[in-house]
Amino acid sequence: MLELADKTYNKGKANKLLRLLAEKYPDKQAVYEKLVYLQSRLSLPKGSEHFMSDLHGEYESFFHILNNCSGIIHEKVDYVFGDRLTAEEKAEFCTLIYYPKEKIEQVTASHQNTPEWYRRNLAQLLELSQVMSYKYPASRVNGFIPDRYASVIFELMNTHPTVDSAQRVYYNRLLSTIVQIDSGADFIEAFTVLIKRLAVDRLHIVGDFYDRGNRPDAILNLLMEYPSVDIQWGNHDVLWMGAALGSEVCIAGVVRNSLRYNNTDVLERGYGISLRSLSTFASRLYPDENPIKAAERAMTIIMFKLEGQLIRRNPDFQMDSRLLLDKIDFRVSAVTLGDGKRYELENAYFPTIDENAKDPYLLTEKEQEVVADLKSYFVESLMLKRHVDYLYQKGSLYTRFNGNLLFHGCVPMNEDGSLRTIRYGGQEYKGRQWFDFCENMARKAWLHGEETAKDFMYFLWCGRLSPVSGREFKTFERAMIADESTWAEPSDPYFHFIDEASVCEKILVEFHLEPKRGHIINGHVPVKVRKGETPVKAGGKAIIIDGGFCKAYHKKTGISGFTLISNSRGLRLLEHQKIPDVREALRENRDIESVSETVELQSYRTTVGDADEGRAIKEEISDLYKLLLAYQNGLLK
Ligand SMILES: O=P(O)(O)OC[C@H]1O[C@](O)(COP(=O)(O)O)[C@@H](O)[C@@H]1O
Ligand SMILES: [Mn+2]
Repeated sequence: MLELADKTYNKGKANKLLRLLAEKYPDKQAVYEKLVYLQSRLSLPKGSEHFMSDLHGEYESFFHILNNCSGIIHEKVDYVFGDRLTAEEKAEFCTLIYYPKEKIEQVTASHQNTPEWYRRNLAQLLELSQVMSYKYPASRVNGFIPDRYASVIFELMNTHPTVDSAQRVYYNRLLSTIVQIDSGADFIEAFTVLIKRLAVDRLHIVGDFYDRGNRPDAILNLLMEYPSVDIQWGNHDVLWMGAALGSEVCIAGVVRNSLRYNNTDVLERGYGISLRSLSTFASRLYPDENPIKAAERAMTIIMFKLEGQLIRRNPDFQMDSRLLLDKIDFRVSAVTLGDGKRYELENAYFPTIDENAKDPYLLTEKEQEVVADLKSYFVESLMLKRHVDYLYQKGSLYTRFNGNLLFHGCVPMNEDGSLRTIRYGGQEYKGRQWFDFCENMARKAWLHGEETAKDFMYFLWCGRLSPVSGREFKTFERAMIADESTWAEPSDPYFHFIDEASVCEKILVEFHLEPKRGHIINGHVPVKVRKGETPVKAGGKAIIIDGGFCKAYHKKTGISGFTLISNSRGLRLLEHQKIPDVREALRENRDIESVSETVELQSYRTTVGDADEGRAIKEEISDLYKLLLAYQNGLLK
């Protein structure tokens, strides 16, 4: 047991820390070993980070991107094998890395799975792994290999067949034994796991998993297996989070969005939420409509009613302009908007609104029943709870990572580019404090189920002053008025100031980041590449990576999504032109077609020492030096 030489010294925090450390490093030799490891680790290049946003339920695309690491694997294969393999061979080899199980099945079915095939592919996988592991200390690489295969793969990685003939014999024996004992397929799979881990050190998802596409649940299931992720919530995510916590108005919003995009499978099959009572109710109300349209209409009115109640009990949300049900003149079927003008409504039939009632925002008894029924499903869905808990655990409203600032939407601003002050609950907030306050509210809704905090989730979804929305949503106009001039959604001045470097720098400072070094990374606004828009703002100070993974946006953006990559050399943007589905990929060895654009190229290489991880390592080093000193001067025995 360790004992302190000087009993009187056995006080104070520093001492406690040393004793704790001593449990882990019980002698000088253990400290030496760790110090050498940490010191050298600081000098390695920093790992690569991949950023994506606005996945909007597009599982297939996400699955492929995760498997091919946004195209990085193909680039590495090109780099390592150059002219030694033909383009077809490389494509085939890449497909094996992306989908090892399926590719092996295919090869087996066509009887090409000879021992030679296994040996060749294993040798190639090994070579690729060796080159890609240069950024990591050996012990870390070892940690990336699935456990059961780690010792053999580690051994293979450390043989040098070109250096010595005995080594060559040993290497050949290792490979042929793997194949002989029929474990080739397992080892191939283990290698592909390792390669994918080596390619992406950290994944950031800048919001909007939900809505539009049909498998957000599958995306989250996949991500939950992924080792190193952080999430910045998007407005669609917050709406679903509020719904899972039982906010009725959020539930109405979620159900309506799902109906609008024909995505009810996510609710019914993904989360076990039945829409039966809503469908029955809606088809009685609107017998001539198709069932989905009828349900959407019924839900839209329920949502406007619940939203109206929410706006009235929360004047601080400043959403009064959205109170429009009471501005309808039912006799002539028109509504008077904030501009004082009357607009004709597309549809004059409102069976759930009593035209003579004082309050059009009250739910009918039947509507209440439908909402109560839906709510019971939302709060009882275990799968939804799992996903929302995960979003809370891995996610936040903003993240600071290696000097960059990540958030989905905007920092509310004034017309002159200064930070906008927002009053809420008698207090004033702006900039980072407003983000912190909003995040706190979202967490209160989760941890304490507070009703105001749950209302706040709806505000975050669509409020003009919400950092994840930043727009005045015109849901009423878009749903009820034919005149499209009423549909435009005024948005925060942030969205044009983001193109000014000085404003970006001011925001970075506001979030305690270095203005010259950092970048702002956002999603939320689809970048219309087709119309010549670029995701790179303010000469690279800010990057908006909403490239439309979602099929509904492909026409608008003209591409299929972006991945931003930050590696030790700088920042690079991949513009994905077309993402194949798995069947296509397997059948034709098809890959993502992407165009690469350099956003920032550094003349130096960022090391682990320069990254956030380096800061933690340096602290550990300094503690270890203290421990070493304590051993050396006899303070610790
Ligand atoms: O965060 P996103 O993806 O921009 O989604 C929010 C937007 O979607 C909308 O609800 C429009 O949806 P619709 O296209 O279904 O009418 C807008 O009102 C809002 O600005
Ligand atoms: Mn969004």
